[in-house]
Amino acid sequence: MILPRILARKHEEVDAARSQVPLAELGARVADLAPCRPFRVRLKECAARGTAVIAEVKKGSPSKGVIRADFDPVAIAGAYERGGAACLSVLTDRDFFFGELAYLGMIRNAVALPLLRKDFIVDAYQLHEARVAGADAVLLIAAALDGGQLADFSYLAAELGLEVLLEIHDEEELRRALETPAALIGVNNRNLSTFVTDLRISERLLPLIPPQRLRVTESGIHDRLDIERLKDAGADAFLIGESLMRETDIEAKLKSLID
Ligand SMILES: O=C(O)c1ccccc1NCC(=O)[C@H](O)[C@H](O)COP(=O)(O)O
Repeated sequence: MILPRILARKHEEVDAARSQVPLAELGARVADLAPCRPFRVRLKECAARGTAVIAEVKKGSPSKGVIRADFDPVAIAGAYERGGAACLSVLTDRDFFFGELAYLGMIRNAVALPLLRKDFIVDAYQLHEARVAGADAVLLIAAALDGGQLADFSYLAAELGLEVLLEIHDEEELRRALETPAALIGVNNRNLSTFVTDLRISERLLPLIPPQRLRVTESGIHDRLDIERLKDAGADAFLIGESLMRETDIEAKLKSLID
């Protein structure tokens, strides 16, 4: 099972980071930061105009290994912006996804889009870290956190100015998600144990999410037909990584997905 391994590694990373930069020091840096870019508002605007895509900067994954060998995160982010992405998701996990926390700052300086820190949050420290590194939003994964942590991290994120995308994969996780104030709920079509993606997960769960919450569908989205199918199921926004990252012309592929 990959998720417990990833989470165990995250705790080690947090301990190491905290010994380098104590939480109090990180917290003091937050006070000097510019406000976050509005993630949910941007998704809503793009959804109202057509198709809101959260395009993911993803070099590789535990299931596929390296997906894009010629990986230039800033160039990819620029192509996503020109291609019409609503927001960007930036993988910052190093050991399993070949990401870097520093990509957030590099990309923030190069594009105007709101940025999601895509990682496995297990500790409040990582929320401060995300804000200081340049994120506007963070992913919280219901499969990785209990109800108390989901609520606590959601409130702390809001205090820091960060928005939350709360990810679920089944009805029990959705029940816990709806007990939090998360305005953005993501249905991950990927089973994190088997890695299998199945769009029927979104077709089953999206209609159960109240329309006041913005409904994001994540993973395994390849073409315009998938997007139409998921819109019919109630999706407001689409988080897409691999099918973009495998293209030579990322900008053209994104335009074809948006319409
Ligand atoms: O991508 C994986 O293999 C993976 C494995 C274990 C945990 C999470 C994983 N992916 C994270 C994601 O949720 C995706 O990067 C994201 O939804 C985009 O998915 P895709 O379009 O299928 O690359």
